[in-house]
Amino acid sequence: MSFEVRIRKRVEGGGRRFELDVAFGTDARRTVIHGPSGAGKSLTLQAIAGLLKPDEGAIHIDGQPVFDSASGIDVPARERRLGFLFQDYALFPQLTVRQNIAFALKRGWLNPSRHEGGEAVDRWIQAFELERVAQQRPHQLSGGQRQRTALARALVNEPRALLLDEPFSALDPELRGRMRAELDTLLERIGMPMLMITHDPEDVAWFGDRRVMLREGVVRGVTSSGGSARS
Ligand SMILES: Nc1ncnc2c1ncn2[C@@H]1O[C@H](COP(=O)(O)OP(=O)(O)OP(=O)(O)O)[C@@H](O)[C@H]1O
Repeated sequence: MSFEVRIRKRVEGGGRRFELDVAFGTDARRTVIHGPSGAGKSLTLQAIAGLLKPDEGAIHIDGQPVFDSASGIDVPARERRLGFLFQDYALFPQLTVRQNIAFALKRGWLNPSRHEGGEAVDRWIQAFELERVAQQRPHQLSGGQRQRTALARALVNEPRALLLDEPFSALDPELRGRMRAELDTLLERIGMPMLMITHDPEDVAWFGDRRVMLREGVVRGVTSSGGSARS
């Protein structure tokens, strides 16, 4: 799994201007982009996901361009084959566990109907031991069950990698520790490559085989967990 990112994006709002000018490459299975609040982590992840169009530059995933301003390539988010895990998991409260997972299979996000899914949904429900709670709604779940539901929803479309946006930051410290360990175990088990953004040093220590340090919109360093540098 590899990501090559070299993009610029200027955003303006509230009389302030922010310049993102990010360049890094990684071929690690688990990469963490870290840095202080306002560094440009979310903008970078959104650009990789296809949710934000850079002003210029290129993004390659596994050597394939998903964005290239020079040649006019801009592959739609859905076709980039990436799964997402967001802060506090963003489950639909009115849908059951099964419906939340199945929802990812539907085209279009306009009408979250009560679709039950098929074999792929069953497979992830089994893999993450959610059978007992498949008909329950998110508020009836434990933190671990909620995370596994969100993870199943992210994986049901068979993405080539998972993008994680501060997945534990909304949790209290004790639950955060447990969810981190559980996510680590599940991702190891299925061998899913991941790219996470976080400002939490604990996340960097757990998941940062490759660590991209971002500050004020610019990459300040890329290191491996062993400490060796790579630009
Ligand atoms: N849509 C937007 N319009 C204008 N400015 C924006 C927009 N999105 C982000 N910014 C600004 O760009 C900068 C970088 O934002 P970004 O969300 O990428 O930071 P971050 O590193 O993810 O921070 P945090 O850890 O707090 O989420 C911030 O100064 C933010 O105010």
